[in-house]
Amino acid sequence: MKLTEHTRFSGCGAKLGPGVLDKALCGLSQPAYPGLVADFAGGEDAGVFRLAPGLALVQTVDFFPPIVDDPRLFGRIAAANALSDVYAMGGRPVTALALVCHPLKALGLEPLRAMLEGGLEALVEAGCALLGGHSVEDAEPKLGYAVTGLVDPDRAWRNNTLEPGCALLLTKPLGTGLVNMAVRAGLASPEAVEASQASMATLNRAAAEVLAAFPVKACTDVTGFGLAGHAAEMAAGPRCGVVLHADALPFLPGVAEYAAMGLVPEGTYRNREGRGHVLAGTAPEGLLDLVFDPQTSGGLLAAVPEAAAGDALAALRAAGVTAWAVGEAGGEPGSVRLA
Ligand SMILES: Nc1ncnc2c1ncn2[C@@H]1O[C@H](COP(=O)(O)OP(=O)(O)OP(=O)(O)O)[C@@H](O)[C@H]1O
Ligand SMILES: [Mg+2]
Repeated sequence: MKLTEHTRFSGCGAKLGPGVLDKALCGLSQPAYPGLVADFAGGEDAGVFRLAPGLALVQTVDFFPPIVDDPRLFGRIAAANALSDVYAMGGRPVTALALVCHPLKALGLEPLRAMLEGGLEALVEAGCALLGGHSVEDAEPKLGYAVTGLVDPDRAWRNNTLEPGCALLLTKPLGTGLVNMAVRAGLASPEAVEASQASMATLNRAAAEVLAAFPVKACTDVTGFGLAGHAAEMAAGPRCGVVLHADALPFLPGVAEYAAMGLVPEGTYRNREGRGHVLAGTAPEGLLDLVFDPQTSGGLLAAVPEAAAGDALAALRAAGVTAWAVGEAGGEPGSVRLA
């Protein structure tokens, strides 16, 4: 029985759209706790809470329905995706809790065991201890992790602290949502499937560890809101917007073709509706479905000063991390331009 036959949405494509989330969260306010460094109000990848001088918790939770049929691979992807929010803050993951929704009657126990094994494999690779979890019976399978990391709060990478003069580096190719739609339609090439699965299963650990040696000015990971949606979070800072170089964007094999065939996930439309305005008409229609494609377990999008960008790219590649310069800081704050 195929895992993905039990779900309407896949991976990060299952998220509520950014517009809906804005409306749900706006107006929520809490006391200004002395230790609170970053919470949901800033739309950060993870929250940050200071415990002592130079030491803060970085906490995040992500869970979603299967994006692949192999349960072990799905577990690995779910863990890699959840860990990624800690890496995107410059943190080191230390503990995790599993969140499980499982249709026991339809699927039986074996796929759940395999999912949890795959997830644990990724956590071990991250040096992150699995402390426990919570599991409920549900109509659709879902798996994810709440991950806690540690970070120096003064050195945590924020997503809205972009400075002029920075280059933007991306550490994974784009298009996992489109490839998944092509898989569901039976039209994906083996080459596209293999590249997409390998990318989703890769931890952002090496990328984050290499980047930590460089003066990172802002960082996020590219996930459910797509490259343009997460670039919009980076452009939301006070100093400048984001310019993406359309010709430099790395795509998984076949995705332009899948987009042209209309194999576009629903999440893309939610992203375009919620964040399309930031592009202010600068993107050709054909490219919109690519830059708003929801990514599952996507790469880091990091801003480093132009002068350090070449060295950072070389260091990433030397560590076996795929990496591309995809844009720069520029334009009005709040704007994302495709040039
Ligand atoms: N129900 C909620 N209550 C409070 N904050 C929320 C809730 N849902 C999302 N958030 C916050 O909204 C922001 C955006 O959430 P989102 O899940 O899109 O971020 P992400 O985890 O970086 O992305 P992804 O899930 O695609 O990896 C984060 O700061 C998150 O903590
Ligand atoms: Mg999330």
